[in-house]
Amino acid sequence: MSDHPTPLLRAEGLVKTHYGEGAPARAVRGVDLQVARGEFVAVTGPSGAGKSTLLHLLGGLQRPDQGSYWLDGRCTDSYSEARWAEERRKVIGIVFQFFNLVSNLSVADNVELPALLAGRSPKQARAERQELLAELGLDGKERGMPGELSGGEQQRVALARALVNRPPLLLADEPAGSLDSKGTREVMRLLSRFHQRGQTIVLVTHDARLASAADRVISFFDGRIADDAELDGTPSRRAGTSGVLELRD
Ligand SMILES: Nc1ncnc2c1ncn2[C@@H]1O[C@H](COP(=O)(O)OP(=O)(O)OP(=O)(O)O)[C@@H](O)[C@H]1O
Repeated sequence: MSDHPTPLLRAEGLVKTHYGEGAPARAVRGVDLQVARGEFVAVTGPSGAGKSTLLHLLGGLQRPDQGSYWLDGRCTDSYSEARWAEERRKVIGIVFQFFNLVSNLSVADNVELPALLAGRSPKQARAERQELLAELGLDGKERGMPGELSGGEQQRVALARALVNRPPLLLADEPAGSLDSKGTREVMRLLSRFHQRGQTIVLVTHDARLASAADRVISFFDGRIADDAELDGTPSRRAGTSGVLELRD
């Protein structure tokens, strides 16, 4: 057996520029990153630093201009859209700030849909859905529509949908960004609970308080990793001995 098991996620030299109306936005400017199975990593940093773009690259929602990305040891560089869609059904669950639930489907159908798309039988999908909704405190809400739920409840449904296929990797982009403090605490408690059971999580947030729920915090600045530190007192992976951040060109 190898001393260095394959990381669940490995990126090398990722670069992504957005071309919109104005000047090109160099959102990700050269990112090397490895995340092991079972890690809970928060990516934090100021608005516009490129955090969401990085998460989109890791979820295959956008493609890098340069660099390579391996998911569970497999190089994704030549993946088609269809292959990425399959990875997002089986390997990656994603939750966003605004839940993105299908508004005209019931809570139950929203959660079951990815399971059915992944080839589960209706019976299996129903069982998985029931188990997760119960675990997330949403028993009795199955027949409700997303619009009838509070923000915190909708985000829990989104979490159930992201996790229904038991993906090894959960990507979360400001999952508490539109919630009040109670909803925020709820979501963070759930993320911590899933992490304690071995779920690998990459969480993007501008909120340092939320980031402290993770066991590793990556500070993102100007499209690059400015610092990468364990929260258990282990010295930073990147900060110099002076404590001054080492920004790489
Ligand atoms: N689809 C897009 N088209 C054009 N520019 C974009 C696009 N997406 C992001 N950008 C730009 O890329 C840069 C990084 O944006 P990104 O959303 O990744 O940052 P962020 O750190 O997640 O910010 P926030 O915390 O405000 O969400 C910004 O300058 C943004 O305006």
